[in-house]
Amino acid sequence: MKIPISMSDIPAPAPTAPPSRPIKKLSLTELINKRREEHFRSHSSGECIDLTDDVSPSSGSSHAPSVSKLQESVQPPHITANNVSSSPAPVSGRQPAPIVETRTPSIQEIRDLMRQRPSSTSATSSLIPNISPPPSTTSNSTSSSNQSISKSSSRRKNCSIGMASLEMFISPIPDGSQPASTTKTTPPTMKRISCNADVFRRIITPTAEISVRDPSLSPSEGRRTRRVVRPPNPQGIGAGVDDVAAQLHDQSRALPEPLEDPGVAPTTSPFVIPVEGEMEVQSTYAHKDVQLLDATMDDMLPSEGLQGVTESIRSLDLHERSRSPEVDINVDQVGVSPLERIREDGYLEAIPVSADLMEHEELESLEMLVDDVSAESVEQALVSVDERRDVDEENTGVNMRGTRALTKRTRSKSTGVSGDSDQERLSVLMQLEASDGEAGEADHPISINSSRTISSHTSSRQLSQSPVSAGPLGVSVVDGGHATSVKQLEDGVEYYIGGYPVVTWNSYSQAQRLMPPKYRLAIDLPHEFQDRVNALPQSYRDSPQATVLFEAMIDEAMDDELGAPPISVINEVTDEGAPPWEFVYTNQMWYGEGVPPPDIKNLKSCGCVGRCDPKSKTCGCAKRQRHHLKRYIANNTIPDTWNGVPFLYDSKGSLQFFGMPIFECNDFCGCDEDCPNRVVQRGRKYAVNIKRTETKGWGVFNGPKKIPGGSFIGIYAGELLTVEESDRRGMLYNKFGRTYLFDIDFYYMGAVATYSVDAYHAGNFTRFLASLFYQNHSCDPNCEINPCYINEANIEKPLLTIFTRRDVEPFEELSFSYMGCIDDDMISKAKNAKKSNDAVYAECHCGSANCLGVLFS
Ligand SMILES: C[S@@+](CC[C@H](N)C(=O)[O-])C[C@H]1O[C@@H](n2cnc3c(N)ncnc32)[C@H](O)[C@@H]1O
Repeated sequence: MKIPISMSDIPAPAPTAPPSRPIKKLSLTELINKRREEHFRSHSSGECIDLTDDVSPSSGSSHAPSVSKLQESVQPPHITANNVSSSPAPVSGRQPAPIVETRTPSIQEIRDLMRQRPSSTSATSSLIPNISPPPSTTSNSTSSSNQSISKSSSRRKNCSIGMASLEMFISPIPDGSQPASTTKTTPPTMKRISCNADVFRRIITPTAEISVRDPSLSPSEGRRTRRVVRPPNPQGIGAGVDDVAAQLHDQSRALPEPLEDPGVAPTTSPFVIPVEGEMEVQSTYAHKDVQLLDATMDDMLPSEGLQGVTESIRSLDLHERSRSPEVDINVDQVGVSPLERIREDGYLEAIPVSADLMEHEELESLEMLVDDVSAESVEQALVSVDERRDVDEENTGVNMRGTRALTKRTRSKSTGVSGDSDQERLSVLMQLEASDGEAGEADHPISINSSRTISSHTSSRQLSQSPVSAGPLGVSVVDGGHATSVKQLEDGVEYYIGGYPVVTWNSYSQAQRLMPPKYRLAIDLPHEFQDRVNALPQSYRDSPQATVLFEAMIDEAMDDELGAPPISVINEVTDEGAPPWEFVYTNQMWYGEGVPPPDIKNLKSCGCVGRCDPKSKTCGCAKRQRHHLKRYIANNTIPDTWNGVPFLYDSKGSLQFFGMPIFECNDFCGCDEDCPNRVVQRGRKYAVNIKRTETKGWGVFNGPKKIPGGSFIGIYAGELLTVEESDRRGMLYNKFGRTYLFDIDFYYMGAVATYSVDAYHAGNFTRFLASLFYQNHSCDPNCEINPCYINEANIEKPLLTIFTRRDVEPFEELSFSYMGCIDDDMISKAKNAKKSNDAVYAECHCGSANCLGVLFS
């Protein structure tokens, strides 16, 4: 029996802030129980929802089976001849009267078709051949020519302001007898360790924090950290540590004696990986992959140290896993602050430490320490660095003027010390390092660099081949030649000082770009859970338990939306407990066959520290955004009154202009996670609910609070497909009247799509957004899709991000135009489309006075 849910039943949000998701990751079972409790609280019927009931799925009982039953006992559905037509009838243009297939294919049938792996030989034929093509386009249709016809003749052209649009087709229907291609390219092996600037800044000295992060976590969520607390043990390099570690240990011995006896034995050097101690697990992971990784780390740590961990994680094929964890390796100073450690250890004083890594007092202390540094050694280091820069500059043509100017400026600014002082020289040295990287894009060239760094990218090859000759104070620049520095850069090591690998943020992030990008393959979409639910009796899927389960499924996928209010599923209209279990709930993009991986090599990023200043002339991201806005400024789309700040977000994170590409800061930028140019990547902040409508299927509705205009709502997540694949799928979707395809054909791209997003098999709540046309803005959808680039340099592959165009009232339905702003041409096409037999051209129920009557034109 269905428990009625009314709007008043929606749990009221906390008075101050909407309910946030817990920091701790809950298992699906825990999420279900949590949702169940919420339903208990919010429904007065008192009906017991017992997820622990041991009810056979085949019994037809409306009671929910246990979760274990869901997870283990239920087999995926098997398509039989009962629900699949077994008599394919090839389509030809000569077929007389159209016969419209009204049966909606099963989820499994659709999935098989999309994946080109029919579960039954007749699955394809049952869906397509019984339908004759629209009369106007049948004459020369063939399967082979179909795609190009579809592309050239049926793709919607965007209106002038350039909106992405839902895919639609009026092309001939393919010959269903043509076998679909079964060729699959083997996905490249993907390995990647990623971290952002915040993480990087913790890579200062060894020990002892290893974070394992689910890929769906947003940067703002922080890390699920397993902190490994180990007492220092410089001698304790385990048996698995090879010559590299031994050599490193020797190097640390070769360093000069401490200037002051700290009173305690040096606890650690950057190269000694403590191996003993207690391990404290701070978080729990429900997902087996993460647990597996944990176990792997457990095994690796004792014998191989962090270097071993790094290498081993690199060698893991993380991408093979559909929910592969993202691994951050943080190598942190244990206990006291870096500077104190330097003082205790004595021999590290001359190693430049980044200004941005240190608190102000620490910086002052460093300056005091620098007084003790030998002038000769610093001079030597400066000369070496200068020489290297000259070589680099000549070889690369990189404009280093900024650096030199900075050097001069710094020298003249040196306080109370003569121009030749060690302090000044060291300062110059620090800045030379700091200003490297993307010339002209580093906003704060003074930032950067701890050379008390052992990078997770320091390879044994480099360390063993580097003829380290520590000077009297441990400062020496090793191997500054251009040829090898390129090699070093690949591993994130810029050069060595005193045997210590120097890894700057820029060199580190550049090295990261050289690694294969991390992304998800559509073929790995995990549908097992949905398949099992679909194998349950319809009575279960119509029960309140299904609602609870669906909400829990959403919760589980919301790890990348820290602070996002939970989504409720509400149905006051039909008996369905939840929307069809046809898709994997995800906020991510899944790459289809033939879609290239994200281009991170050519991705521009900024070297800003802290929060990017939109007015900055040197912020690489501000410059890029400004560049892409030129055309809108030129054609007055952006009004004169605009204050000229290039970021499209205001200080509250609201989008100021629509229909323009957004370029957010990315994983390779130096700025912090709360940078004003990071909005989409921080996830949804507003409450929305998925609710059944009378006439439009499931829709998305605002929660109890007004959403201001310009607010980020969500990414139109799903599979990223080539248009060819999208065309193929679209022809099927058209037949059963629901489509989730979205062409990425924004105006500034020339309005020709190369890729599409399909949210049928995978997506989030945005896939339920309804359509509302707007013609000259007389009809008023409250949301709009905007292209947004984050970790992608390929202009053809923006994220489709949904923002509110205006304030959205409490409980108002969210909608956007599937066709962008419509023009006269579209209106006439819409009228023709009305005559089509394709079910997707169903009557529009948007309720607008200007409604065209059909959903697509
Ligand atoms: C992207 S889906 C939206 C979610 C869909 N309502 C569902 O239940 O899954 C697009 C489909 O929703 C339905 N739809 C959306 N807006 C509509 C409207 N204004 N009138 C009628 N049907 C609409 C159509 O079936 C359309 O193909």
